[in-house]
Amino acid sequence: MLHLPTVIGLSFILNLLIGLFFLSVHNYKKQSAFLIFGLACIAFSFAELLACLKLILNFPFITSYLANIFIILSPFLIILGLHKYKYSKPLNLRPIYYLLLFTAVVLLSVYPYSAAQMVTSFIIAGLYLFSAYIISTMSFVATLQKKALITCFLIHSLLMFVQTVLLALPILSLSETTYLEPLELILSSHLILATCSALLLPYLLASNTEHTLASIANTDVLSQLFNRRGFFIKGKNALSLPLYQNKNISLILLDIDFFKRVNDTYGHEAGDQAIKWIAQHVKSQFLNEEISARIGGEEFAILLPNCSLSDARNNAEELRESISSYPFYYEGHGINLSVSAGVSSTINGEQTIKELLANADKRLYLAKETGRDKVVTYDEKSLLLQA
Ligand SMILES: Nc1nc2c(ncn2[C@@H]2O[C@H](COP(=O)(O)OP(=O)(O)OP(=O)(O)O)[C@@H](O)[C@H]2O)c(=O)[nH]1
Repeated sequence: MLHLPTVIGLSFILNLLIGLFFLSVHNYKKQSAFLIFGLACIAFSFAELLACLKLILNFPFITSYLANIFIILSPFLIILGLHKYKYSKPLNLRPIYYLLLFTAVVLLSVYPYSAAQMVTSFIIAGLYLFSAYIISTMSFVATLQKKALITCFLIHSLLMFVQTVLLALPILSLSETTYLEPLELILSSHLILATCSALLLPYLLASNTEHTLASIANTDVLSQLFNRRGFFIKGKNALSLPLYQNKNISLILLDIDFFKRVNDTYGHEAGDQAIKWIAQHVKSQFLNEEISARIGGEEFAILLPNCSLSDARNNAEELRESISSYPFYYEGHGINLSVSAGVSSTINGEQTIKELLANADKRLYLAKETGRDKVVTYDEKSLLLQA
């Protein structure tokens, strides 16, 4: 059997610490969800404190009524925090507000009796069930922790329903027994589960923040493709996959022709829109395993794992043709754009992405030198001029 005072003491301290941690996160992130999660943890600790005062204070309004209100407030604040959290779907919480108001009034009339605990158990069972539902509708990067938190909430809810039934049986005179031992076990489990949920929640939120920061750092704002940093990180990760070992890897390096003229003639904003337009072509052509990036001002790179030089060349040709086949429109002006591309290829492991890029760059230079609006896959200028 668990030693109840130890469980209460530990869960009191842990909830208080996690609550303070959330408040400090809110202090610099200024996201109301963190403030609310912090208050939820502190409300739980406070409820424990009020309930423990029963040992020294015979004042049921504080030790029963207020303790029950705070214990209900804790899962309610978690729901409110999840609702405010930016990854959640919109929720209609009005029925919950009314239910809590109604519960506060009901508790006011029954708080000196064991019915108060029964009502509280029933309400928090429902609130934990609803929390599990909300978490299940949210997208989190840490899927294992998400499942663990849902499980915690579901078990918690189940235990609270069982507690409601055990408390209801003697009240409704359906049983002579008072089920003290199982109720004590449920209380310990309730405290442990609430603490486990409080520990899992920051981990879950931090994983999403981490993921968001990483994707911001690796994404080009204008084109919404990877930036240079993202291209190398994602590229290296992809090439290390067993799936691509000893396979042909190709790289297309693409540069907009005479782009300076677009800026000079129509303005920088037109140039920006043109970059977005080209990026859209890249995105719509390379939808699968390819890694597309804007690695410089008007320069794009596409890494094609498991793709031969001739297939990469065909892909580059298709892209070049689709860009030059119809104009890009800016404020009613039709602007004809074209691109030049250099393509390089290797067997995965024989060259680094940097080396592939350098080879593609040499070929891109040849494409520019010999007239632009073309794709080059080899190094000799003489061959190119004969063609
Ligand atoms: N609007 C806009 N222009 C950019 C951006 N990044 C780079 N540029 C411009 O892109 C132009 C690149 O010019 P150049 O390197 O001379 O090349 P180019 O005019 O495209 O000529 P070629 O590449 O030789 O065909 C410069 O004028 C840059 O200012 C950007 O994010 N937005």
